[in-house]
Amino acid sequence: MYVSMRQGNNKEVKKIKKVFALAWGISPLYIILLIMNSLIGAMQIVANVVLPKYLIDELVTSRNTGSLLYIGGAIVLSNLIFSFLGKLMTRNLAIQNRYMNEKMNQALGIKIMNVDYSYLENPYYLDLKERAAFACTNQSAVYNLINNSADLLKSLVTLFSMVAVMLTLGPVLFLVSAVTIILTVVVLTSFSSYQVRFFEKIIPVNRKYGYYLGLGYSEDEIQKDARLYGMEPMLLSRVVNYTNEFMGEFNKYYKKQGKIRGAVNIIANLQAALTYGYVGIRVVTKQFGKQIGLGSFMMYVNASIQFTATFRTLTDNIVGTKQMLDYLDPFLELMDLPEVKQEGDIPFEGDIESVCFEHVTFCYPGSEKEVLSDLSFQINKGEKISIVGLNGAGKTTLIKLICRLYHPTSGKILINGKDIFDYDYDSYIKNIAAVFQDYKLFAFSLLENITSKDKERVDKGEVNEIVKEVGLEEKIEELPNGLDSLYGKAYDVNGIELSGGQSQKVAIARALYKNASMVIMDEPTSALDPLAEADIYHNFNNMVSNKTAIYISHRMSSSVFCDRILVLDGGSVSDFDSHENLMKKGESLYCKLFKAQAENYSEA
Ligand SMILES: Nc1ncnc2c1ncn2[C@@H]1O[C@H](COP(=O)(O)OP(=O)(O)OP(=O)(O)O)[C@@H](O)[C@H]1O
Repeated sequence: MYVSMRQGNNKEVKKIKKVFALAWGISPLYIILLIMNSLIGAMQIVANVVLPKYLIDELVTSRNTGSLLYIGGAIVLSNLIFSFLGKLMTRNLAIQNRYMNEKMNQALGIKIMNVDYSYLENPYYLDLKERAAFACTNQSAVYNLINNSADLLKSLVTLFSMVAVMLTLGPVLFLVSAVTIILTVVVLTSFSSYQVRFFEKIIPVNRKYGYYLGLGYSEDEIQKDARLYGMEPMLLSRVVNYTNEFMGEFNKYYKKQGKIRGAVNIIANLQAALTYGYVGIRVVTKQFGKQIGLGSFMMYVNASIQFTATFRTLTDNIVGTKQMLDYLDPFLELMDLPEVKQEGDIPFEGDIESVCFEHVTFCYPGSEKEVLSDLSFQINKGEKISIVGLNGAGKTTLIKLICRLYHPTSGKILINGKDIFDYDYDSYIKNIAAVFQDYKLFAFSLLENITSKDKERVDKGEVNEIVKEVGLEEKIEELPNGLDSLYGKAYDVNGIELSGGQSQKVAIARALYKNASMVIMDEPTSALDPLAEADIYHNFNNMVSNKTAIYISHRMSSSVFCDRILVLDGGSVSDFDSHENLMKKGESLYCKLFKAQAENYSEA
């Protein structure tokens, strides 16, 4: 039991150290100011408990004017100095606090952007991410933890000073205070564990509630389908059910909180009564030890009251710190996840000469189903490859593996003869430009979307050339701000809306601008009209002439201009050959797919 408590405390101390190391890395000044602020606060409390004793003793004994002025002056001056320093610290800390909070949120965002991608499609880690963000933003857990720890320091210094003062009267006063404190701790700790369990229970409900409520608020993407299929009552009933669930839980929570506060108050009042009684007796009789004066009476009563108050603050600090550490568990677990860039250190030099799958098998994390089974094939520099197969055959998954979004479950992917995970991530990924089916554009200007750079660092001539190639020139000329137009209305009503096909062209332009030695297009023309599609494929051949290119498309006609077609069937390679050769194999899956689509066109 003792060992496990110690292990628990060690774990907590490690967590605190981790958060402080992060904070120190962001702003050492912040930590220094916090410590100084805590010490100044503690010193002021001690001065106000001890100094008045001398003033009262002087008043009830010799009443020497000089001494009175001297002691009174010391009290006023010490308070002035401490208050001035305290205010100075508070002002600087307010600025630093804000900075720290923003930086911690940024650290979380940066981590999420760099973490191994597989975590972002895994429900456990999605939940973890949600809980980490909730702790940082809703509960300001990092900020609270750091501030709680600083307050803890202030409370500890004050507390030890008060114990020292009380012990000068003997052990009784200290013992009375200590017993009441132990009772308070027991009561508060039981509530703190309940609080943690409560929030753990409420977070999953909050996620579901937030999702359904968010749907109601969201912009037109869901509104069309929601209206067309009359989804409002169903959405509303989910929101209402989750609200009721919430309210029920919070009701219990506040009832329990009320009872705990009541118990703590009763304990505090009992202690005050005992303190006044005991110290009063010491003033009027010698029965329990040396008789004391009025100044000492004031000092001991104040020390005892201050001791209890500080201890309550200290327990609040400890409970708060423990609570924040619990909330921060997901944040700390997330911050420890491996990053995609941590793997591999060989700089990738030159172009992609060959891509070789060696017995690659893949199951998504948490699933035992083989989405890709024992794939082996090679693609050579400059080849144009089409990947075809039925829905769910594993085409997109194969591309995700090449992009290092997942590790193969077994087997290897070699590029230029080396395992792709041996390469330094940044230099590797520079060689791959991919457009996924679910590509995303961002609320930046069109120019920034295409180049992923601030406009000052861009060669506009090159962008204009690509814009022309993908067939966006006319649209961009129409826009008052041209390439500088903001994409979407996420935060500005003057942002522009593009059609699905036009957006897809921007995504293709972005891939081409990257000028990587391998281009991968997953359903690149699904939203394009037939003329635009024909244009794009024609231009592709010009633009990617010397590059290796992989296309995934259900439009079988696009395979015709490719050198070879990789046919995936249920996660395995069923064929890898040219269009002509595959068409000669009348029974091949490719031939069936091609003919099935061609028939539709010939009948039309
Ligand atoms: N993140 C994921 N987690 C678990 N399973 C997944 C995930 N993504 C895809 N799958 C499963 O992997 C299989 C292959 O999916 P993939 O998207 O690679 O197929 P595809 O050939 O590209 O299909 P389509 O032609 O419909 O785009 C499917 O059965 C799908 O359900």
